[in-house]
Amino acid sequence: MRHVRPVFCLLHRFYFQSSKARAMSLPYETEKQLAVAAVRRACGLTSSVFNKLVKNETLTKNDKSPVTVGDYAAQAVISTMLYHAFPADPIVGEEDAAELREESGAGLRDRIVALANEALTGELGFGDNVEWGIGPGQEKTTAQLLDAIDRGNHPGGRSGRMWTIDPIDGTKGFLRGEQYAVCLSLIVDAQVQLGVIGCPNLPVDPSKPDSARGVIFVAVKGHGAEQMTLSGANPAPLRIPIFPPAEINFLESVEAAHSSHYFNARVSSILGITHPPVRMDSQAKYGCLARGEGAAYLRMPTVVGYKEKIWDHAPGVVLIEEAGGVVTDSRGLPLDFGLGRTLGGNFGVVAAGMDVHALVLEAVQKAQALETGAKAKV
Ligand SMILES: Nc1ncnc2c1ncn2[C@@H]1O[C@H](COP(=O)(O)O)[C@@H](O)[C@H]1OP(=O)(O)O
Ligand SMILES: [Mg+2]
Ligand SMILES: [Mg+2]
Ligand SMILES: [Mg+2]
Repeated sequence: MRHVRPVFCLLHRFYFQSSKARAMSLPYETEKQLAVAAVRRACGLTSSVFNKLVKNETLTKNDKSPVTVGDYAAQAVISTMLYHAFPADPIVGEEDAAELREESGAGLRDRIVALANEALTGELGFGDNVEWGIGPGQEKTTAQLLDAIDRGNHPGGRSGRMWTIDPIDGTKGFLRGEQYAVCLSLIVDAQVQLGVIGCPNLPVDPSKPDSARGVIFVAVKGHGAEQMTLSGANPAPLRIPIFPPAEINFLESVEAAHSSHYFNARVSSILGITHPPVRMDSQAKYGCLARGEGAAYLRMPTVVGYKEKIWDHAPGVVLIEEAGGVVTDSRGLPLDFGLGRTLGGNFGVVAAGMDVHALVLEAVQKAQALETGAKAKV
């Protein structure tokens, strides 16, 4: 056993050097390997939080702490790995460590530090690199991990490179033991170049809902979309299938407060859709759209003034575009990732394969016109 680690290190050095060579031919190859490795470690962490804290019902139903612990610790892990590989890259992350720095946050802080270090120091696997601050012996201090969480405070903007992190997307689904996603993207000059969505609870084979679970979706702009298992096995390219109009169905949020079920039902009736919607939490919806489990993802706001966050859509947009689809808002405008931390210039999200997108967008606009007309009459 004593010889295992040096051999591993040599293998990883060789792998990293050859990946550097490949990076010259494929854009963002190193970023892709790093992002997949970071999402994989964060998925392991969130699954372990669920098994330890939620499944065993060691906490009361309304106790938000499993989510909080998982969110913070997963962001700490991903941000630490990004910092080791690309120290100058800014990060737009959902969480910040302000609460954890307070005296009252000490208990939570200790659990987060323990969880993040457990994930960071796990054995190196295929594609991992010691230079990313991971592997046995690479524990971080509390201060380093809090700083890693807070590096997600970048305001976003139109120019330069930046990463987005949503450490647990679909927190309600996470708590129910249903779908949630660990989401990471790289944006350059407001264009999403790389998206990685880890879905620990999603069946690998959509035709076998009881089959093995745990999928990572990956897309690089101009270089396609794929899915693989959480361990990196069975990579398979993704292409959105053609849906005849009679076969169209919607993917939509489980939570009616996050996206209007009522509006989607109106659009369905305009299009004569008979199939019920597939309800699912998180950006797993984008992954399922990319592999043909639904024909369109429609997300219309339920409250005036809610601005979608860039980390909730950036990885999904590049995944759908690379799988041959289109993502716009309800006016047909591309999502604008250059306005800061939110998609402040957009209203709603419509994602689908090319033909279905055109049909759905037209129906969305009809439904909006009918709604506006009805309001004007009142
Ligand atoms: N009022 C809202 N409208 C739209 N999305 C929301 C709203 N409140 C929270 N969200 C976000 O919706 C996402 C989950 O969407 P879905 O229900 O489709 O899975 C989460 O990122 C969640 O943010 P947060 O993580 O801050 O709770
Ligand atoms: Mg989210
Ligand atoms: Mg989140
Ligand atoms: Mg949240």
